[in-house]
Amino acid sequence: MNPYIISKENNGALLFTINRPDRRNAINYEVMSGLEKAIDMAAGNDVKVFAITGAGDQAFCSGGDLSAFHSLKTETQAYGMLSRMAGILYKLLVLPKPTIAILNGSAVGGGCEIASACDFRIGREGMKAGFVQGNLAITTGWGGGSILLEKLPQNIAMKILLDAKIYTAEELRDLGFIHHIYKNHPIDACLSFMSGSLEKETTVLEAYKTLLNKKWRILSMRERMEEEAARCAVLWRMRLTIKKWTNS
Ligand SMILES: CC[C@H](C(=O)O)C(=O)SCCNC(=O)CCNC(=O)[C@H](O)C(C)(C)COP(=O)(O)OP(=O)(O)OC[C@H]1O[C@@H](n2cnc3c(N)ncnc32)[C@H](O)[C@@H]1OP(=O)(O)O
Repeated sequence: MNPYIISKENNGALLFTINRPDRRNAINYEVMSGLEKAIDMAAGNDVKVFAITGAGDQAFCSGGDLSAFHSLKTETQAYGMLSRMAGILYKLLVLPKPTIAILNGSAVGGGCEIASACDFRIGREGMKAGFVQGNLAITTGWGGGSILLEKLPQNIAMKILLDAKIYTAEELRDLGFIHHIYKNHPIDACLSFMSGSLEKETTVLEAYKTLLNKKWRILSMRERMEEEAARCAVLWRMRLTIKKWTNS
């Protein structure tokens, strides 16, 4: 089974589907490569909207593949993975096209970080999501914490990160993390939510995203996301030490 699917929807939408439903669409290095490829394709003139979703109806994305990344023992090894994904999420953040995460199911940990890097987030009725990293004695490590602190009011973003809770779709909408709750087919819901963008000239879409990207540059988002990855790598290593001592 291909770990990801890249497909062109009608009238200019490009869809990236994480296709590992048996792993709750966890991110491994193959999925990272696919996402890099899809983001490059989305920059093309024939694409107006870039959407990300997960296969199946259980999960959008369960974050990093813990079985694949379990072998990362040193700070340097962890940083290599974390900084690669932080770089991908920065490219997603500054893609000069409107982007949307279709939360077709649960989104936890890095899954929430991927969703945060998109301009918009819509969630299926009944889905849940949470930045659970704090429960694992680490922080966000793909830049999603830095992004959340800019996209939501600072106190709300900090509460979400510090509590590391799982929220319902309604709670996520009230917090401002998701912008719409849908009932029907995810692609129909996405095309309906993004219909305004899909009707515009690509030049208009690129121009508005360029305005937003100026803000990200002024806020030094690339450097902040990199520092987040480096800090998470330190905690990743410390966590392994704690686990060794506590045999937890
Ligand atoms: C790498 C760092 C990164 C970062 O933020 O920087 C992170 O993402 S850290 C956070 C990593 N993710 C997690 O801790 C989430 C772990 N998974 C879950 O909490 C649940 O699986 C959930 C809520 C996503 C879905 O729960 P559900 O009950 O629907 O499914 P199961 O738990 O029974 O899982 C089914 C099946 O999938 C495997 N699985 C789930 N998540 C992962 C994962 N992240 N990596 C690898 N494999 C995952 C799980 O082991 C089950 O496999 P099975 O062989 O059927 O037992």
